[in-house]
Amino acid sequence: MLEQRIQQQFFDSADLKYAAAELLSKPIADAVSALVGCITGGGKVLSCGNGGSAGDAQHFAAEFVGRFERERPGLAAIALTTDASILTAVGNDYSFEVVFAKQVQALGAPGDVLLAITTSGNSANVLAAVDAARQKDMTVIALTGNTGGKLRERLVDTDVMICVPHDRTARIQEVHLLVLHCLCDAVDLQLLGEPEST
Ligand SMILES: O=C(CO)[C@@H](O)[C@H](O)[C@H](O)[C@H](O)COP(=O)(O)O
Ligand SMILES: [Zn+2]
Repeated sequence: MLEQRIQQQFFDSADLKYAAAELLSKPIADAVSALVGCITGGGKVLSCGNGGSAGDAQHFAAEFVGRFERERPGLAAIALTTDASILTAVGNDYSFEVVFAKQVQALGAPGDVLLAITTSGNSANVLAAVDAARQKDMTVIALTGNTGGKLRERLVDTDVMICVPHDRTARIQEVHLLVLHCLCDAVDLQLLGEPEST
């Protein structure tokens, strides 16, 4: 019984990945163009999200700054979820709603990218970060689920929405991780060319 339930989670996750492959390949390719344009123009990526998505934001920044699968110079990315002093000071002195927005305001510059990760599309601090990115003339890449929530209404034509068509946070997050790896793989391909042996 329990094993059946576990197997069902694998099947559901795999089904969603199949469904998302066709739907998301175009927006993911658009996001790659935005990232490559940002990096080659001397910009940086700021990433944010809550809970599991905070982990995703850090995972992405680690693979940009460190490496993904191929050797290359580090690429500029900062996860806005990691500095406990900033998060507690801003959360305590202002509100939790602006913990990411304050950092975008301080660190963001025109041409930078905000990678905003929220499965509901409704987290207030992520929405505020998007508003702050807009003020800074940054491009937003939004990773969401469900319908894209309130975040969808905040995006403009030059932004990219990657919306996983599911209503369960865990399943959406599982696809988000795959999307992040697709982004890293494709950015490396654009910057370095085809690998010598594949
Ligand atoms: O990882 C999980 C659930 O799988 C949770 O930690 C989850 O990320 C948190 O509840 C977040 O606060 C959800 O925020 P969001 O994705 O709706 O923006
Ligand atoms: Zn989780």
